[in-house]
Order: sequence, then structure tokens, then C-alpha cells
Amino acid sequence: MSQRYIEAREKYGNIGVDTEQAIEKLQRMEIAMHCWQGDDLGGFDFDGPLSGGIQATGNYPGKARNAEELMRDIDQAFSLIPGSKRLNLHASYAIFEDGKWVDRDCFRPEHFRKWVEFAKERKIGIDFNPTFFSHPKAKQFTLSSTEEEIRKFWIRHGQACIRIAEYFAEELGKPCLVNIWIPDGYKDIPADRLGPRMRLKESLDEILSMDYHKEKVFVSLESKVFGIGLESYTVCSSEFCINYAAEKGILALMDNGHYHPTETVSDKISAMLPFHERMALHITRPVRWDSDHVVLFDDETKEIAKEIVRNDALERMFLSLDFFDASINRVAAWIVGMRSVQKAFLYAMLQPNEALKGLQEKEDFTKLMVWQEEQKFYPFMDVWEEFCVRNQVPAGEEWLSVVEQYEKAVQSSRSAEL
Ligand SMILES: C[C@H](O)[C@H](O)[C@@H](O)C(=O)CO
Ligand SMILES: [Mn+2]
Repeated sequence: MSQRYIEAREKYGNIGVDTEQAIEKLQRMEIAMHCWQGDDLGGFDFDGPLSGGIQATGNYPGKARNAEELMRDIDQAFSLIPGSKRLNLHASYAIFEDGKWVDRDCFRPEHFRKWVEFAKERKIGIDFNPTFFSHPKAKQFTLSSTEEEIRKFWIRHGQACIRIAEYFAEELGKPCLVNIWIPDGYKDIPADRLGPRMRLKESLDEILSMDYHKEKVFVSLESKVFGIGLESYTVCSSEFCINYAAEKGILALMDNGHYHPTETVSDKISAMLPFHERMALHITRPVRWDSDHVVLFDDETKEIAKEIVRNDALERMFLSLDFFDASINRVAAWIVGMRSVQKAFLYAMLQPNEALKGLQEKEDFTKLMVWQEEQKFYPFMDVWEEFCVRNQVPAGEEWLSVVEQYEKAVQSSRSAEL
């Protein structure tokens, strides 16, 4: 134990904060790392371009071209991230053994056998997402399509994914979150806003009418305010999503890139907690739009973490990263994102939360502001360092040289085409 940590422990102790408790809590906190940062959301089942109004911009060399490369990159990232992890997978990352391709409505657990093996060996859980984009049947509408055949196809896909999630949960002994996000929407002002939403409701009802193990599989619905080419209207808007989730007893998933720029998810969490037993978050960094930049240790990430920690809601949350930056080393992007979220949570756990709440209740706003400001200069870094040392990972920027070596030895030999 370093002298600096011992001193930090004492300083925090003087304001009633137990650093050992914070480290323990952080150690147990599972964050799902999204597989799609590794290959710009390319997936393995279709070759076509990314669709659905989302974009990975940049052309940094060395992206993973197949499952083996992606798994190797994930391992490289995991080796430099302290604490507990999960893996967040999209259905488009199905692995067709012996080249036996099937379309998404026919996906079965066997198409994810290798991912289960991977997760078992690393003792981690998997979260899952049906993929309602980058597919010939996802031109603009999926679950809200006017075409019955298209709707049915995607309903079957949704149900197939819930079955696969049960397989993950059973095999890995950890619950699985299945998150439904659809890109459906209009570029310009629609004449009928209700019709698509009624069709979406019907489709979701049909997906959820199947029997599934509700203790093991949690279904969530993710809303979005707009996408590229879908600027005027999205079917699964925030109000639709929250109302639907509340009525059906599923989870609402909030992605902090999916709201008007002055709205914050940190403010929404406490508006959800009184009504929803559990909720899910996609943590991202929107820059002017839902740009999905790498998550940093920034104000909003800290504020989200504070809301969860001080409301004792960690056990009620499914947390995942969601970004895809193709302009920098992709393994480094994962590591920065994961470590930033962990730092934000540690920062939140080291706040004298009860005392601050007391100041608010007493309306001592001067003291509240001063204390919150002074907290920023508490020796947070020394506690982070201790957490990293205990996890045998570098605490500071030294980790980047490991990634640089990996890039040289492994990623740089990957050509754009295989
Ligand atoms: C790939 C993800 O599922 C997707 O990013 C979705 O979660 C989203 O946020 C779309 O903007
Ligand atoms: Mn998202």
C-alpha cells in the first residue's frame, strides 16, 4: 500500500468517506464493454454498409476483421481495465461455424456458442442486442413497417434473440439484458405519427408474448430523438419508450446521446427510479449530435455516476458503453471508455454524499457549493491508483505503450480486406 494511498484514506476518512468501501464497491460493479467498437459495428453476418442513421467515422488501420481478431482485441483491452466486466454483443456478431449462414430471424444459440465459450473462460456475463439495422430488410422501417412480411421477420428476430439471451444466462449463470433499439423514423415531417407507433407497440407486444425466463432475461427498450436521415421523427421516442416499458414491466434504456442537447440523462435517472425497479444505460459522449465519441471522465459522466451512487441504485442498473470511434486505435478507445466510467463511479463513491444532501436540505447552498468544489481537489487519483495496483493494471498512461506494442505486433499486419 503506497504512502500516498494511506494519506488519501485518512483525508477522505476525515470527511466520513471510507475509501476501502469505495474500492470494494467498484471492484464488484460490472460494466458491459460493447463489442462493436472493435470493428466499427461491421458485424459478421452481412457485408453491407452501416445503416439506421448511425455512423462510425474515421479510417484508423487495424480493425478486427473476424471473430478471432475481435476476441483477441477484447482480451487485450480487458487486460488493461481493472474491475469487473461484462461483454455487450450485437446479434450481427453471430458466428457461423462451418460457413452455415442463416438470416437473422433464424439465429439460434449455436450461432453464439463461441461467444459463450469466450465468456465462460473469462467468467463474465453477456448482454445482447437484436440488430435491426445494416440488413436488406431494414431499409427504413423494421418493427413499425407497414409491410406485414417485414414486421414479422423482425418480430422473429427479436424472439430469437430472447431465446439466445436465455442461453447466455443459463450457460454463464448471470442475467442477460436484451436491448431493443430500432432505427425507424422519417427524414421529413410525417403526416401520421401515430400509425407507426401503434405498429411498433403491436410488434413489441408480439415479441414479448413469448414465454421467457424473467429472472434471467431482462428486456429493455432504447429510445432516440433523431438519426442521420431520420431528423424529423423517430418511432421509438423517449415518451413512447418510457410509457411502453412502464406498462409492460420491461426496462427503459437511456442512451445519453439520444436526447436534445440541453437535456441530461443524469437528471432523468431520479425521475425514473421512483417508477422503475430497474433501468439500463448506454454511456456515450455526444459531440453536437449522437456522434458516439469515446467516453471520457467528463462532467456528465461524473454526474450520471453520482446520481446512481448517491441514490443507492447500482444494483438496479445495467450499464454499458456505446460508442464507435474509427479515428483512433480501437483497443485504446475501449480502454479509455471503460476506465473513464470506472473513474467516474469511484469519484462518485468518494463524495461525502450524505453530508452534501444534508446541506441541501438545510438550504445551506453556500457551503454546498464550496464543499462540492473542494471535493474536486481531494486525492482521488491516489485511490484510483490503489484500485489499479490491486487489479494489477497500470494506473496511468503507461498502459498506452502496451497497446502500442500490440498495435505493432498484431493490428498493423491487418489489411483492410481479408
Ligand atoms: C449499436 C447500438 O445498439 C446502437 O448504437 C444503439 O444503441 C444506438 O445508440 C443507436 O444510436
Ligand atoms: Mn445506444
